[in-house]
Amino acid sequence: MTQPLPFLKMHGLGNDFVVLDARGQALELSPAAARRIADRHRGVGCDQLLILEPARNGGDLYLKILNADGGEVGACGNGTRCVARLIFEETGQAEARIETRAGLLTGVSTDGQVTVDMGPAHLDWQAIPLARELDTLHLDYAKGPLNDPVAVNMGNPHVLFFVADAEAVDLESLGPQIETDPLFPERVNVGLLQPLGGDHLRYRVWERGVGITVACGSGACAAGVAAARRGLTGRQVRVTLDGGDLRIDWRDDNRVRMTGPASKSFAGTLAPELLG
Ligand SMILES: N[C@@H](CCC[C@H](N)C(=O)O)C(=O)O
Repeated sequence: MTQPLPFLKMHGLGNDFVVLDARGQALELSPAAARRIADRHRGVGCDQLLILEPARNGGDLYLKILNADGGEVGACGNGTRCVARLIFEETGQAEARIETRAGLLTGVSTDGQVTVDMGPAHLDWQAIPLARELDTLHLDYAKGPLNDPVAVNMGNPHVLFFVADAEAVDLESLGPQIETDPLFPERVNVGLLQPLGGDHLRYRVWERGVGITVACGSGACAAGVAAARRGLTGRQVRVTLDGGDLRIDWRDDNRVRMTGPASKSFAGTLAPELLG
C-alpha cells in the first residue's frame, strides 16, 4: 500500500507549487495522481508539481515539472526560483545548480529575492516548435482580436500578443483556443503584453496545461525577449503580472536572467488515496 507522502507548498508571486522530494526514494507519479494532487477542491491545489530527483550530471538535483493537467514540461521559472531557495537553505551554498529537461539552470540569492539564469531564448520556428516555417518575430497568426504575435521558447513554448489594454482581452476564452491550435504541435503558453512606457510591461498569461495563472516566470522571460526584439523596450525590463513584479535581463550572450520572490506557504502530508 502507498505510504503518506510529505510535501511542501511554495509559490512565486502566487504561481503555486506542490514540492515533492524524491531524492531519497523514487516516486512514480501517474498523470492522474498529479491531477488529483493539483485539484483545488479535492487535493492540495497547485499550478505545477515540482518533483526533486537525484542529480544526473553534477548539479544539486534534477527538477521534474508537471503541469496541473499531469503533463511533464521543460521549464518553470517561478518554480526554479523556489527550488533554488530550498537548495540555499539545505546546503548553505551561495549558488544552486538545478538540472532540468531544458538544461542546467543556476540560481543565486539577490537582496532577499532569487535570481535564476533561465538559459538561452530560442527563436527559430523549429525550436518553438511551430508546425510550419514562419517568422517568429512577426508570426503570421491571428485569433479573434489578437494578431501578429512573437514566439519564444524559454525551455517551453510561448506566444505573446501585444495589446493596448491587457485587461480588456477575453483571455479565458481565447487562451485555450490558441493553446491547442495546430500551429503549435506541443501546445503553447499564451501571453498578452501591454507596453506601459519605458522598460515596463504588463503581462497576463494563459498557461498551457493549467489555465490563467497569476504569474509565469518563463513567460515573463519570453515577454522581455519579445518586447526587446520588437524594439519596444531595452533588454532589462520590469514585468508586472497579476501576482506582482519580476525583473528580466536578456543578456548579450542570449541567456535570460529573472529576479523575483520565492515563498513558502505550508508543509503537509499527502493521503495515500491521492497517490493512487
Ligand atoms: N508557471 C511556470 C510555467 C510552467 C509550465 C508551463 N505551463 C508550460 O506548460 O510550459 C513558470 O513560472 O515558468
